[in-house]
Amino acid sequence: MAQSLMRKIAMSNMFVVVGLTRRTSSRSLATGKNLASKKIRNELPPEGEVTKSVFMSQSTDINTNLALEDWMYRNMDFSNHHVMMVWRNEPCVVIGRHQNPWLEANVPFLAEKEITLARRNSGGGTVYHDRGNLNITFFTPRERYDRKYNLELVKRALYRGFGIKSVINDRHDIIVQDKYKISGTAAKLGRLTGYHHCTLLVNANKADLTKALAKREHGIQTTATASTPSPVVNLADMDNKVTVEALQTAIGYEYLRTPALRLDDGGERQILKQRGFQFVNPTEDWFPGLSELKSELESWDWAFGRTPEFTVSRSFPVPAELLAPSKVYSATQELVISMTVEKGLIDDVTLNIPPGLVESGFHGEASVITHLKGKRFTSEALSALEDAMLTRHGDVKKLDDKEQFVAKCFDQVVNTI
Ligand SMILES: Nc1ncnc2c1ncn2[C@@H]1O[C@H](COP(=O)(O)OC(=O)CCCC[C@@H]2CCSS2)[C@@H](O)[C@H]1O
Repeated sequence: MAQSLMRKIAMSNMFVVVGLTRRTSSRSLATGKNLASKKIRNELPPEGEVTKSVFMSQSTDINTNLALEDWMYRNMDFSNHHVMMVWRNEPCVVIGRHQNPWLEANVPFLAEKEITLARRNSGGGTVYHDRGNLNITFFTPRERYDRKYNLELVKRALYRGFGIKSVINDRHDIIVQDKYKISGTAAKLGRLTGYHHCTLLVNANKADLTKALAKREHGIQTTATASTPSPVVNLADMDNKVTVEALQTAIGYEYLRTPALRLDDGGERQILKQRGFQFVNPTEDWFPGLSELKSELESWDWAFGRTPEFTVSRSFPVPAELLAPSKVYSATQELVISMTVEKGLIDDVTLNIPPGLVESGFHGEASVITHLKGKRFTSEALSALEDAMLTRHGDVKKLDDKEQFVAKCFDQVVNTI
């Protein structure tokens, strides 16, 4: 009953977006883009009027939607036009701006299942999306940026629309039944504008979510941001009346009915003029410069090449009989092979050789000149390292020659790349 009323209100306000409020600050000039598209009419609200809109992206392509968010962030002025965008995607994994995809996602699984890996502009951790996951973006001027305020709105919509009780924790996750995460948050805050976006798990494929984010111990040393895994639940598993459509209507309605704070009203809340729900078609025609933003997001240089520098290492215990017999070594000797990856490309490969292993007597770290320098660090590189880790003592015992041992270990790491 409450839902059908909401739907009626939402539907009556629904129309195709015909104009967007353009940012007139120096920032839009700085982008150098021609924003004077005939199709995007400069519909600034009349003096003193503030409008509110719920944009519904018509794309389900992650990089198109991330490009649309970025376009709006760069080009629009949200001082008098409050905008919340709802959107969803075909299966994809979205990593934070400063993350390492090799640490956060099961990249071979993504390739096998044709799940896109995307890097977003906001910070934070890695999440899985599919059509059963709703994304919401709240755009605001910097001074009105307030994650808690937005999440409280989502929380109210969950309760009012479906009777679902939830809690917002101090990481700004939304939690139900004391421990299950249904929403993760991230944000981008610029000089003039900010956006806060969050996910909502409605009926996503949980098995794929788990497999796509499955982590293995890779022995990677890095300063990249690490995600915070949590147990998750789909809202539809709590109440089968929750669908993505019903939820987006409930949240959209809650957004439109919530009086927002004007910047110049000394804190007095005002009822704003509602523009209602608006379909947004993210194409170059409507958003000049969008295709370029999208191509950048889709590129290998962005998704993989922006990975903060990291080093992958593997250790091989050296069988005692391969070490010089006359010497007594205090601890187990290990041969360590390390690979440094910079901007997604293999930079340096080093061998750390324990004393007594090579005939010349050399020990310590040696940089190895290989055909690998400058090559992309790939799934194959990672598998090679993983296979190498499986090398057991027994496998190398058969080798009677020390140099062969080094060669074999080295081969396992690099020759399949
Ligand atoms: N879709 C989705 N929603 C909620 N929680 C998820 C989801 N997918 C995975 N997870 C769980 O969250 C952790 C990561 O939590 P962590 O807190 O590290 O990261 C986040 O929450 C980031 C949220 C980004 C939101 C953006 C909004 C639009 S584009 S993406 C992961 O290991 C899983 O346990």
